Amino acid sequence: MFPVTLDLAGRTVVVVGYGAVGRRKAATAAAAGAHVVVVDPAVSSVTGVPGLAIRCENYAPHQLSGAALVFACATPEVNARVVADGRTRGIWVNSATNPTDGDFTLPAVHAAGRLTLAVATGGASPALARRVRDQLADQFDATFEAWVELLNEVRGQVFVTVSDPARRRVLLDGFADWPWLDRLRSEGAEAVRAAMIEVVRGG
Ligand SMILES: C[C@@]1(CC(=O)O)c2cc3[nH]c(cc4nc(cc5[nH]c(cc(n2)[C@H]1CCC(=O)O)[C@@](C)(CC(=O)O)[C@@H]5CCC(=O)O)C(CC(=O)O)=C4CCC(=O)O)c(CCC(=O)O)c3CC(=O)O
Ligand SMILES: NC(=O)C1=CN([C@@H]2O[C@H](COP(=O)(O)OP(=O)(O)OC[C@H]3O[C@@H](n4cnc5c(N)ncnc54)[C@H](O)[C@@H]3O)[C@@H](O)[C@H]2O)C=CC1
Repeated sequence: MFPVTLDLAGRTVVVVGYGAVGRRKAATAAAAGAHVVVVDPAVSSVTGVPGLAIRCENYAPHQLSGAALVFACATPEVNARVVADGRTRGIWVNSATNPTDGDFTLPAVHAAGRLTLAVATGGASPALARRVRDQLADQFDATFEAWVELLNEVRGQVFVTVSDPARRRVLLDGFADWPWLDRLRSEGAEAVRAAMIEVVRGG
């Protein structure tokens, strides 16, 4: 396993098969800013997913050209062809049929603003990945999201005002510690922002 976070903005992602699984993968890729091309002979129009293009056709290899990633979400036979064609073209393919067929799998994800939790089981149990994600999600709520935003903002200030890398590291590590989250919950963002700036200026 080698988890990465991909920047798909402006990239083309091809989704072959637009059933329940294909719809989920297409929505995820579109939400990440990809230009999504759906290939499915049974689908002629899609509403509610901006930036999605449809090719109401049977799968054919030429449809992969220009793709950064491909999701094979049709029948097992079609998916096997998509994986083989992707390999030939050097394009990464996710196979919905079998965890070991494709080049990558998707984790269960929870996002709290810029914080991303991704849970994977190496294909052992997608349902468990989903449950672990759901169990953790409550802890990473709107206040946590606000903390991440604040850390991003204050980190920018630290880079501008503190030139010593060692002191920068101490400050940034300190702001990322749990007592600041507790303070954010009890005192609110304005007070905590002011307190952090005070620490940057003072110590
Ligand atoms: C290998 C992988 C490849 C991939 O698709 O990337 C894969 C493969 C398969 N999934 C199957 C079934 C189910 N998948 C889900 C749900 C999710 N599946 C996802 C990922 C992955 N699924 C990758 C591994 C991730 C890992 O565990 O490391 C999630 C996490 C992310 C996502 O898809 O976006 C998403 C949660 C979305 C969310 O809630 O956010 C549910 C539960 C549900 O729907 O509630 C079920 C039914 C219960 C069960 O089977 O566990 C089957 C059997 C199909 C059949 O029965 O024929 C296969 C094929 C096989 O196992 O052979
Ligand atoms: N990864 C995952 O989370 C899961 C994977 N699966 C597997 O994923 C696959 C898809 O599952 P579902 O979405 O539930 O199936 P589905 O039957 O709802 O959708 C499959 C789609 O593929 C299309 N299709 C068929 N032949 C095609 C072709 N030649 N070219 C392009 N599109 C074609 C069909 O028109 C249909 O819309 C199955 O192989 C299933 O075993 C199933 C459940 C979960």
